[in-house]
Amino acid sequence: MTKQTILVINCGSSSLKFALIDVATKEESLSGLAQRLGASDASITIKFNGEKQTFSLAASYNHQAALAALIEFLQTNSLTQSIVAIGHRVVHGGEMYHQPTLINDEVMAQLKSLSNLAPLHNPANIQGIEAALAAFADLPQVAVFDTAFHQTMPNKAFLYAVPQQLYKEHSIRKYGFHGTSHYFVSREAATMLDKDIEALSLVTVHLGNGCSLAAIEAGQSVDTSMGFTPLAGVTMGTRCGDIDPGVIFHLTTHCGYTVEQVDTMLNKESGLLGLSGISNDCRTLEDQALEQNNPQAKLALDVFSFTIAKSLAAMTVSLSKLDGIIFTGGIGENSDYVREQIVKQLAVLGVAIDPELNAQAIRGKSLNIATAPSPAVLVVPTNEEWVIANQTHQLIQG
Ligand SMILES: Nc1ncnc2c1ncn2[C@@H]1O[C@H](COP(=O)(O)OP(=O)(O)O)[C@@H](O)[C@H]1O
Ligand SMILES: CC(=O)OP(=O)(O)O
Ligand SMILES: [Mg+2]
Repeated sequence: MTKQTILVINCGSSSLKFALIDVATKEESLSGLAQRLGASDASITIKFNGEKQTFSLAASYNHQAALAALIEFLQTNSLTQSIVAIGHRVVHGGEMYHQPTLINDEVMAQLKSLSNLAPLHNPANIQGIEAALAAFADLPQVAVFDTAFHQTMPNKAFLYAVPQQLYKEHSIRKYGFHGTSHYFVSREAATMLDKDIEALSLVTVHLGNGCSLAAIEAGQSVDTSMGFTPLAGVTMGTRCGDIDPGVIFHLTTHCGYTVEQVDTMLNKESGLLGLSGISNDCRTLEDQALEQNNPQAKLALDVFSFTIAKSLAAMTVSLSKLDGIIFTGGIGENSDYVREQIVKQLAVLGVAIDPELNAQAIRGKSLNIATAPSPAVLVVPTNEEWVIANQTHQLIQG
């Protein structure tokens, strides 16, 4: 079988994930993560040939430095020759981009113009594309959008109740994000449940640094919790999620804050970090709440779980029935505590889980943790990189 290796670059809000995926064999020959570990520490971990290697990066972490280290590793290990294309995660596609798109100068200019719609993400995505264009000028580069999967939402779900001209003239509407993840785990769920995706009504719950839920009816996204930007919806690591827009007017008009200060506060200093005053990292907060009895950490996790449970119940309004709930993302895949806190607030929907199965569902294990007659509650590791590799490959094949 001919090798069809795609390099996938997923520049996130605070880390960079990457993978070399052969779409013909489904083999992931290399994968890894680059991230800032603390105020004075940053590293890149590369898993290659079954072995994990970690290299330090300059403490002033940025995606360019991480990508330079990745590209050097690929060159040193003679891995560049096999790559046929590069797939990039791009978070916001605006009204213009619904399908995987071959990147050229015009597309780059348009992507840059979308940066202010996803300030934590699109600028980072563009850094990844620019580094890859410089290193692999002759290879096709494809943008795969987080927003694409949610294009099937009906207008009652994506329109805001504001004057119509805001949608018509300024494209103000709900877009939704994490689309590749919601798509991937819903298909994995169909396989696990041994059902056709067309026959299923699901709520997917992606809980990572960014968190969003989607209502998926017959395989299509019909509602989602994020909005015009990835700031909306449930409580997140550093983002506030839904908030009365009146708070922004009040802070800027009466409390002396500039618009930029409020923007930074709501995107980078809120969520679990803002509420706890300790950390945006769920592991740290669980340790503080459960081992150290820290009330602020407990409160942050309570607000987090409550907003997710409420949003999950809201998602069911768009479904004809509820066959299953799927937890994914770093928190959804690993935190039995958060899953338990969410599910115990969903008794009215008949949702119940087995505590022992819940405790077993960690570190990449796919498991149905529900107890009959509850709808299925699945823990499914996401794989955004696999979806991006596949869609990139399909596009370059024509
Ligand atoms: N074992 C664990 N228990 C609880 N939370 C975890 C665990 N492992 C990872 N997480 C949390 O997952 C989150 C990061 O999720 P991830 O999906 O990797 O992020 P990103 O959105 O950047 O891709 C962090 O809040 C981290 O604390
Ligand atoms: C859209 C979004 O929130 O992405 P991430 O989870 O990577 O921050
Ligand atoms: Mg993520």
